[in-house]
Amino acid sequence: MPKSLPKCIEELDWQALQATLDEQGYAVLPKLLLSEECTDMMNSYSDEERFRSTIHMERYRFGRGEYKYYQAPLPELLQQLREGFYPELALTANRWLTQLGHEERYPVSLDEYLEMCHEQGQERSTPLILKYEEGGYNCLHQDLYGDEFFPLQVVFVLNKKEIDFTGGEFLLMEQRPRAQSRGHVITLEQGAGLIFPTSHRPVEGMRGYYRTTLRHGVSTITSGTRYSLGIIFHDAK
Ligand SMILES: O=C(O)CCC(=O)C(=O)O
Ligand SMILES: [Fe+2]
Repeated sequence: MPKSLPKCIEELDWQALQATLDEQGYAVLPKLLLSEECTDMMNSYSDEERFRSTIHMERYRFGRGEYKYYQAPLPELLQQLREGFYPELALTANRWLTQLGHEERYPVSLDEYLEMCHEQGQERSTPLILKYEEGGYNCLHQDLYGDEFFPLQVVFVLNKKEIDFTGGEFLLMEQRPRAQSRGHVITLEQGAGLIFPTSHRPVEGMRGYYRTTLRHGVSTITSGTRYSLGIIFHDAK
């Protein structure tokens, strides 16, 4: 019997992940989703009743491809991912606030955090599934849906690079104050995830911490179809 997803998340080497997040701002996770779970998620892409809205990216000049926001209550797997990652990432988020000279403000559980979002009128669920065909891409962006946002998010790639698609690398661009930007290209195996900053992160400098600005996107899919699953913790207006 394979271990449950919440157990797998709990048993990740969080000490090492926290250190990696502090050092480079993002952390690649091992394969957490079974291939069958990835296939099920991709197969349910056409179940319209699961989703609250579909976005055609070209229409908004967001890129080329489409994505769908899940309707609450979320499918169990997504709920487990969102709930399972939140507590450790709230520790990261609070530590980052402290490093930048702010008060800690993220509660210990996802439920409490979502209550904060809802009180500010952000009530619509944000976890999403994305689909890009050959020629598809996702422009560099930030997933902000109101004043309240959680500073980290997680993404999983659902199909196999080099088999189901080529190209389609995850891109992370870090803009440093008064300096040139730095880019990261991150390749994810099927079912593996990536934790990355939503908009900013602290970087240790000569005189304490300073703040960089991050944007993420996806490079052009050169063949095949790429699906991904985005776990955003704040809800939307
Ligand atoms: O398709 C991807 O890997 C990126 C998706 C994305 O923009 C997100 O998860 O916020
Ligand atoms: Fe995004």
